[in-house]
Amino acid sequence: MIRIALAQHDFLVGDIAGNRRKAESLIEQAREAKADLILFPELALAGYPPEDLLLRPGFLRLARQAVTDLAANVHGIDVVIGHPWLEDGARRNAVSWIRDGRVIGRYFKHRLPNYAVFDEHRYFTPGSEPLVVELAGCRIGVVICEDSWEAGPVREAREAGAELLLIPNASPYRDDKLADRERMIDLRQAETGLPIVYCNLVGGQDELVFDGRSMLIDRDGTRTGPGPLCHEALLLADYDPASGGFQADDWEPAPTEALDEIYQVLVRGLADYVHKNGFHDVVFGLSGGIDSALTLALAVDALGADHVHTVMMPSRHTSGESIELAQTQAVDLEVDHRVIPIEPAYEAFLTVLAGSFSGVEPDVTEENLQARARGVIVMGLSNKFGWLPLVTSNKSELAVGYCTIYGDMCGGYGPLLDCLKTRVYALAEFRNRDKGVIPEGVLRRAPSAELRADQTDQDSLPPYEQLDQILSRYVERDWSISQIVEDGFEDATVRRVARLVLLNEYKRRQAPPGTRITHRAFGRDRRYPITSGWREDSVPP
Ligand SMILES: Nc1ncnc2c1ncn2[C@@H]1O[C@H](COP(=O)(O)OP(=O)(O)OC[C@H]2O[C@@H]([n+]3cccc(C(=O)O)c3)[C@H](O)[C@@H]2O)[C@@H](O)[C@H]1O
Ligand SMILES: Nc1ncnc2c1ncn2[C@@H]1O[C@H](COP(=O)(O)OP(=O)(O)OP(=O)(O)O)[C@@H](O)[C@H]1O
Ligand SMILES: NC(=O)CC[C@H](N)C(=O)O
Repeated sequence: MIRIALAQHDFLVGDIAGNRRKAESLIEQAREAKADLILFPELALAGYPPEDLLLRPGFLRLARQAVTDLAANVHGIDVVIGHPWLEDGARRNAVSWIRDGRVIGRYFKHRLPNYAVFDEHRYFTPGSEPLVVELAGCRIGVVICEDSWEAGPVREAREAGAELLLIPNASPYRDDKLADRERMIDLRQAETGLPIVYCNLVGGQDELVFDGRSMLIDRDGTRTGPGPLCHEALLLADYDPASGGFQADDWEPAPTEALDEIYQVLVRGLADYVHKNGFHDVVFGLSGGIDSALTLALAVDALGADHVHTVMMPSRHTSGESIELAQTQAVDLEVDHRVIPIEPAYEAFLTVLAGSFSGVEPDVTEENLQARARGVIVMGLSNKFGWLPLVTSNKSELAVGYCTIYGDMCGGYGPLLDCLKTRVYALAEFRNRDKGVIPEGVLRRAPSAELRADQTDQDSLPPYEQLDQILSRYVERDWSISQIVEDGFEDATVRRVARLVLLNEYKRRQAPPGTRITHRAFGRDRRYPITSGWREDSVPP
């Protein structure tokens, strides 16, 4: 029997010394749990993705020192740990196999992902040799994350004699990702007959959330797991080389409901962004609308009510209902809430601009001044008290530019930036199964920016059910206008939405980071030119 520990943990990007200390503590815990081997996630000593830190020679020197020092203290257990490695002028995404105070084998990742949010060809030279190490008479192979998404590297490990396969991963969350991972490891297992240990990273890193959910797969294809979602855990299992089967200790199961899963990912992404950047508290405008209401629920779940500050900033267009709904939710969730009217600030702006604006009709300019007055107030509270300002915008608004730059877009992090508006409603309904989290009135009322009299979002935009379906096809799946029209949407509406999406790239480029939950978030996943002569209408059907 071989007892294996999977260190499904969070490793802070760039904190090599801290990550080494954490690894040492986990190794100790694994040894106490009588493990023969502990497997860490991909690049654990550096954190993932280290991005251009990898271009700094000092970073690579520190990483090298950390592996050497860590290895010197390892006794009584085998350690398989990921780290960057510079050798013969080539930077590698490496895994070291450590035993009895020294490195007995090293593997360099073969397949470097360079799509979606990944950019590994910018940093690493691919490896080509398999690594197989014998432990208690069993030959164990290693491949790293993307290596297992293709047949080659796993087959080569098998051909090199592997009887069991370890896969350290840094696989970020997106919806339906678990099903893809399960399909992928089932396939590798079926192709090679190898039992597999799949250990994934946990934690938020800027836009990304690594969701853990590590797994085991027996020689006969039986899967154990997924392990816990977004939680750190030292997962233990006994592997029987004779049967090729695993017997896991009690693993906390992952949730099975999609909205539950997404909600927990959003909570983890927000908590880690705030804490890892040295903040404790957040502040944002609470308007009585759905976006800020869901943001409040998430913030309280992520940080605790004592660390959340909300501010209602009424103007002449703010309804009594908005003020009451914001107040009700803040009281229900026991957060610090204040009311700061923007009227004096708005009046002052109108006064100082009166000369310049004389003879010109009021338009969206005046609406934006209100949103900007709110942005200034939120930033003032942030500067004075050290609270991180949150942006409440959702993906639908950001797509079509229905948000004011330097106004309601002003802030440091956007938990909902990858959630289409219809998903915002679904998540709010989901969280509201515990009554009293979001007032029913917020869920029922028509969305409105309340920047002019009797305004609703639907005056300027198609209904969100329609808009989101178009955005999902155009932005998330790259469909053409004619494909979307053929799918039953009105030609003029689709053209207008596509035009707005293209036009508003500049706003998105200046938006803060926000938690990625789809395979095509704005940001790294979708890099369009701002300055561009491209018009979707010019494409022949
Ligand atoms: N290519 C480019 N590169 C860099 N900057 C560029 C630019 N094109 C325009 N700009 C700048 O951007 C400005 C226009 O953008 P901006 O000032 O935001 O203004 P704009 O997009 O014209 O208006 C904001 C819209 O968002 C709506 N809104 C606001 C607030 C909340 C909500 C809501 O319910 O969620 C909705 C509001 O009703 C209005 O329809 C231009 O005046 C110019 O300064
Ligand atoms: N009266 C207000 N008081 C405080 N913050 C506000 C106010 N109006 C707008 N904001 C801030 O600007 C953001 C964008 O406003 P907007 O009205 O578009 O969103 P919302 O009210 O959350 O949701 P909805 O789009 O459903 O109305 C709000 O989420 C909130 O953070
Ligand atoms: N770090 C990696 O190699 C990640 C790539 C992989 N396809 C995943 O997301 O799971």
